[in-house]
Amino acid sequence: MELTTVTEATRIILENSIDYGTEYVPFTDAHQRVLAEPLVADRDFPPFDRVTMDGIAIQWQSYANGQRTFLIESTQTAGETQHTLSDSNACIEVMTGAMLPINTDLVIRYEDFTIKDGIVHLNADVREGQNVHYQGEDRRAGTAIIQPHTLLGPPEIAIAASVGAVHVPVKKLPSVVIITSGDELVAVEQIPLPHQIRSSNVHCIATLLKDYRINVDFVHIPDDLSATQQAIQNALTQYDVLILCGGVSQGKKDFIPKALQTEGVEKYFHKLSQQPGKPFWFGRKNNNVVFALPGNPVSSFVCARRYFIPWLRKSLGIPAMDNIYAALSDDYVYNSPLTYFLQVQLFQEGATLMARPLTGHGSGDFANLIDNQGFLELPKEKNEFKKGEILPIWRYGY
Ligand SMILES: Nc1nc2c(c(=O)[nH]1)N[C@H]1C(S)=C(S)[C@@H](COP(=O)(O)OP(=O)(O)OC[C@H]3O[C@@H](n4cnc5c(N)ncnc54)[C@H](O)[C@@H]3O)O[C@H]1N2
Ligand code: MOO
Ligand SMILES: [Mg+2]
Repeated sequence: MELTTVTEATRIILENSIDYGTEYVPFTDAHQRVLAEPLVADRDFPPFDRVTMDGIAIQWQSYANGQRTFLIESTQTAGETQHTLSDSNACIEVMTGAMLPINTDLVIRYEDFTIKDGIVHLNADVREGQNVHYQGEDRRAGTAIIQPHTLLGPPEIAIAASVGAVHVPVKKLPSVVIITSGDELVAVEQIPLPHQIRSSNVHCIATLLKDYRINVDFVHIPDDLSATQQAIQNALTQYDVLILCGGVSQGKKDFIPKALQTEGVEKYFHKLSQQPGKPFWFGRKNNNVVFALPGNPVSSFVCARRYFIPWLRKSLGIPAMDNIYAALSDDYVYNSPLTYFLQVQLFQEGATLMARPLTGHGSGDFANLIDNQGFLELPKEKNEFKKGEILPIWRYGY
């Protein structure tokens, strides 16, 4: 059977991205959400001529005319209404964050003068307009400070707070269920019998999705065709996205492709020319998309990271692909006509991100992922990769 290529699978998956619309969330809960509409400045940034140093405010003209001593008229602190300098040869003490007083246009730091009997004596040179952060210098009221399709992080949350966006418009997230299958799997709390293992893959995938603020539900099904069909049928009515894990290969109890077919999910591809993750199945029924990932832990992780995350990013309106590259630290040979996701340790050599291969014991060896930070994508057209060759990298975390 002809295997679907990684390139073709990527195209199909991205073509099936879905826009879930917009919702409003409290700005304090908007971290890692995607902005749906521009966030507009309600005031200038900064909103007034802002003093940037503790000291005194004077008029440049008085200094230019030779004035070097200044009588202190008053003290303007942050949070006070604006003072006015009445004698243009005098000064007002000012604190960082205060409004620059009317009739003054520069600020001199305490370090640059002494005060004796209420009179300031300068001991440093002064520049026109120094130590003032001018109104509207950063951004003007009415302009979009943050554009739609921005992933909101700490600085963006500060902007939202500053413009009074108590609730921010963000892209809605799909509801996602992760369905595990396998009679060998037991819950994390249980002590497995000799022939059993704890279900772990799905927690890796669920954690990956948490980076995008998606909280998944979990469903477990036994290796039984009618139970599998029933679970898929229920999930299709309750969730936007189904991520299945396991049961997609050639085994006697690998019922997932059959059950998806009988429940009316159209198969877009099954089996890719890649390693690991070859038996990956992807399909759609109306607005439900279904990612049926191979059960081996490294395989399910590779597929979730390489295909589900780009699908999600495209659905949310942010760039789908990472487009990050690393250079191989050593020659590497992969003798198979498949795209290979090579586990690598990442390190920096000067300005270059380097990738050192550390393969482990195949796609069942998820402990090896602990020692690695990403998968290097080796295209299927080649078998020999030279030290220094630059290839796409899919990092696990940040
Ligand atoms: N004759 C063939 N056999 C296999 C092929 C093949 O092409 N021909 N492909 C192999 C590849 S590649 C993979 S990957 C696996 C995929 O298997 P399934 O998707 O059918 O997954 P299962 O059989 O259910 O499980 C495989 C493996 O993964 C473990 N697993 C499953 N779910 C979990 C979980 N939630 N947590 C932890 N571990 C899990 C499961 O116990 C098995 O060890 O098939 C190969 N076989
Ligand atoms: O590709 Mo399977 O995904 O090798 O273990
Ligand atoms: Mg199997």
